[in-house]
Amino acid sequence: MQKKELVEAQAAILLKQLRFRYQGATADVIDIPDWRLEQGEKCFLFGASGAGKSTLMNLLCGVLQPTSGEVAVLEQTLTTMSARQRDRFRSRHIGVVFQQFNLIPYLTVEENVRLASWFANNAGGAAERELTQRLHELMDALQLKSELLQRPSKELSVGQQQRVAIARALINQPELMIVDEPTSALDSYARDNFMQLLMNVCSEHNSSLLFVSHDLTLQSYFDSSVNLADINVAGERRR
Ligand SMILES: Nc1ncnc2c1ncn2[C@@H]1O[C@H](COP(=O)(O)OP(=O)(O)OP(=O)(O)O)[C@@H](O)[C@H]1O
Repeated sequence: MQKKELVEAQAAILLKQLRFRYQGATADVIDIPDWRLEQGEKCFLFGASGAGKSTLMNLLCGVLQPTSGEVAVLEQTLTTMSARQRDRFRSRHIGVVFQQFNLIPYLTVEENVRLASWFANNAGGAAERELTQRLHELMDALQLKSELLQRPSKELSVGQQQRVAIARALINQPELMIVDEPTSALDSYARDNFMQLLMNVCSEHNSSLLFVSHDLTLQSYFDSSVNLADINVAGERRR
């Protein structure tokens, strides 16, 4: 038997008995007994407002710590890492786009995007040239004019800020992209362009993608789709 057959396929995300309750709350928001995302899989996650989607995103990125249970990303258990190790792991391996973009308002667009690379220790030498090229390619693909690079991000429109947040998430070519409701401020033309770009980049790098949205029309871009209520038994109890 070949070695490959002996090794279980690697999971991009693996959740086991994952529970989360906000401090002072009387019930869990998240209670997921078992769920996995395969490496290379592009998954669309949807659910009603308040179902716990953003909470789950924050648990997957290591921004929130579970009340109990395990979160593993790319076969690394986030729950046993120190806060510093989690930050380092996230910056190197996970591209995150939050609903609120989290750009630093007084830094320019270029500085915001380069900061992600700096955090991941990717700067210097040939990598610097490659980085500049990738930055321009991303700006182009996301239809952001290059003159915007030197503008403080606070001077950009909401749609432009959203695309900068996406460029920042993609700059390190992460193995896993976690994207929370990113298309809501884009018009349909820009949205289709963005979806195509995201799918192309993820396929090129065999990146896994977990994409959270209310916009069910986007489902057709994905390999799989999951209603959070179907995997989250905390949600089941509340229904
Ligand atoms: N910081 C917090 N402290 C206490 N409760 C919170 C906090 N953040 C969210 N919640 C509660 O947790 C539940 C899930 O919220 P969450 O934001 O994860 O839902 P969501 O599915 O992302 O919603 P939406 O689609 O509206 O963004 C809600 O009942 C919300 O009120």
